[in-house]
Amino acid sequence: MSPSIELSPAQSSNGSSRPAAVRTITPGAEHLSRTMELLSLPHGRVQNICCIGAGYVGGPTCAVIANKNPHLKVTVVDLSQPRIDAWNSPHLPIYEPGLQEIVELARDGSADRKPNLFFSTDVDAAIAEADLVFVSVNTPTKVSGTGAGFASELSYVESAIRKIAEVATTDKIVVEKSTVPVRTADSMREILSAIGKPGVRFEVLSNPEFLAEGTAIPDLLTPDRILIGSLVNESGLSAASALANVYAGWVPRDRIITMNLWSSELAKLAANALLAQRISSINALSAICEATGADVEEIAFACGTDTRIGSKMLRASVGFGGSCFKKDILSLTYISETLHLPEVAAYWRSVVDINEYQKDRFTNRIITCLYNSLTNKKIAVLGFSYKKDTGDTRESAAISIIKNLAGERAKISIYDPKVEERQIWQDLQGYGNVSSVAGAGSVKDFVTVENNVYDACADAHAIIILTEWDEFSNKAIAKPTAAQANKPTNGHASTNPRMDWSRVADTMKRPMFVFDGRNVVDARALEELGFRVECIGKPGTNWAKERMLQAQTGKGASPV
Ligand SMILES: NC(=O)c1ccc[n+]([C@@H]2O[C@H](COP(=O)([O-])OP(=O)(O)OC[C@H]3O[C@@H](n4cnc5c(N)ncnc54)[C@H](O)[C@@H]3O)[C@@H](O)[C@H]2O)c1
Ligand SMILES: O=c1ccn([C@@H]2O[C@H](COP(=O)(O)OP(=O)(O)O[C@H]3O[C@H](CO)[C@@H](O)[C@H](O)[C@H]3O)[C@@H](O)[C@H]2O)c(=O)[nH]1
Repeated sequence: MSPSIELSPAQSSNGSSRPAAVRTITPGAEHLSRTMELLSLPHGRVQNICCIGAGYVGGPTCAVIANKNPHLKVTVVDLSQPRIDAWNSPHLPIYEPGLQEIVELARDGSADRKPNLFFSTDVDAAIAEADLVFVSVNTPTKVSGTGAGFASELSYVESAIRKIAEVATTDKIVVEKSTVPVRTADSMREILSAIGKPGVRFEVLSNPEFLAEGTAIPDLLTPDRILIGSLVNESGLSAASALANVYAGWVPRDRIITMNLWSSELAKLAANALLAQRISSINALSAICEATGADVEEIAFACGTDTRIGSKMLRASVGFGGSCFKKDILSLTYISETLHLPEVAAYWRSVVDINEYQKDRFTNRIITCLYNSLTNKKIAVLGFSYKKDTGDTRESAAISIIKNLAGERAKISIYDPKVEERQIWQDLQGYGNVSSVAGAGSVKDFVTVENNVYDACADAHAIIILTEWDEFSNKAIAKPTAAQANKPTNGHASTNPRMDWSRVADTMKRPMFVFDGRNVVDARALEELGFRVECIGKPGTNWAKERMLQAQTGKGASPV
């Protein structure tokens, strides 16, 4: 197949006319010759982009692409009218620091630039006029049929591909943006060639997205890498070159990496599996810390300073959440099983198992500390999103922990600065039958949602911190380092004021407990206010007291 788009030399950032330089991380002979080939190819200029799926990935990614490439027309389409209406309104459908400004500039234009970002439900029209189509639809875990609970649900991807094939009357580059099992591009190619109109050519690329929610805008503006997988033939390389040129609008060229399609598809699952594995590893260590008097933050620091290990993704927590880690590891587990690699499947599965264990372990610690009964005790849950700076609640640890607490017949009062109340009700209703777990008539009989932290905590026996929102912390605010101060700040965190812990203390039942599932509090400072504090991977209140005593007197109990 020859290149599926018009091939013309593009302008480099210094104005010269040469193809985008790309690099490979492992300069093996094949990659090197491939890179050279790409360099020597004239590469097409994409002019019109369509993105199918206006979600957490499609919306922000295309907003940045449009923002950085004012000459391109970018149309993001979705089947959901309310979602598209929200993208076209001042109230975007997702909360992401820095997103609003980026969307508004490209969508609404300004004195010196025309609008070039559009949101629409007219899927057919947007596909028809595009030269490049991103497929950025959801790929959740299958809930029924073969592979239920593990395999990726690919029906949304397939229906998007079928739509492209049906509608296209001109050549298209089709880009897998969704996270998919390795070799999905094979099925896509087969469908496109079986249904596509005679003479219309398609080239399928893999271009997985690595943004994390809460930091999506800085992640997109300064990515560690852009990965593009293609077939290693002339048309594949030419299409890869055309896509590389879109990213070259703002990404340094040596961060645009190309490789074969299957490596690119698998690299996405591998990256998430490795990241999640680090969290399960530190969480497994946190259990040992709690049992011995070691401090998991000290362990993470000690290990993270080894440059071979590195310090990121080593924060012990109540368990990882989000729409990706669990789903992608389960997908990898399923792929391993279908490849008859049961030991490999069991290895990756254990990452998810430890995560479930961590959530249950945390609940058990709460029950034990509250004298083995939560019945009718008010528990304030601070944080419902799966991490700070996002309103997303998918797979949030809060959902499972609240279900556990409900099973103990606690009265739960929830506060989150960004999650909408209707989302909380939806998540609690949708998670099995929480109300029957609690033995109550309705979820509203034992859960309340508050819009400020003080109402949530008033009369509570315990506060449970499940999301690391800055406003829950009482730690001194660290001065930014010179490097941080110079970093582009397009992704401002939310700036709600810190909560006043002494005001909260005045209104709580005695003894008052804090269970910090994110290690955001300075336990000693809270203990001075009379709280009993239990942090993940740290000695509990008694341990802390012993340590203080030890520090003051030089004596104290041995840690074991
Ligand atoms: N959320 C993240 O942070 C993240 C990061 C990297 C990769 N990913 C991956 O990106 C993909 C998308 O994730 P997301 O979080 O944006 O999902 P999402 O659920 O927020 O958005 C997907 C959108 O696709 C739409 N859609 C589904 N089928 C469609 C069709 N046939 N035509 C038009 N629209 C259709 C849905 O209505 C929905 O709005 C997933 O594969 C995910 O694993 C997600
Ligand atoms: O040290 C850490 C880091 C994270 N987390 C938790 O892990 C989950 C995931 O966090 P994070 O990875 O920051 O957010 P995601 O938005 O889920 O992003 C992940 O999943 C995306 C979807 O595939 C990928 O694109 C990103 O690269 C990958 O980081 C959250 O619950 C975090 O609170 C921890 O418990 N400890």
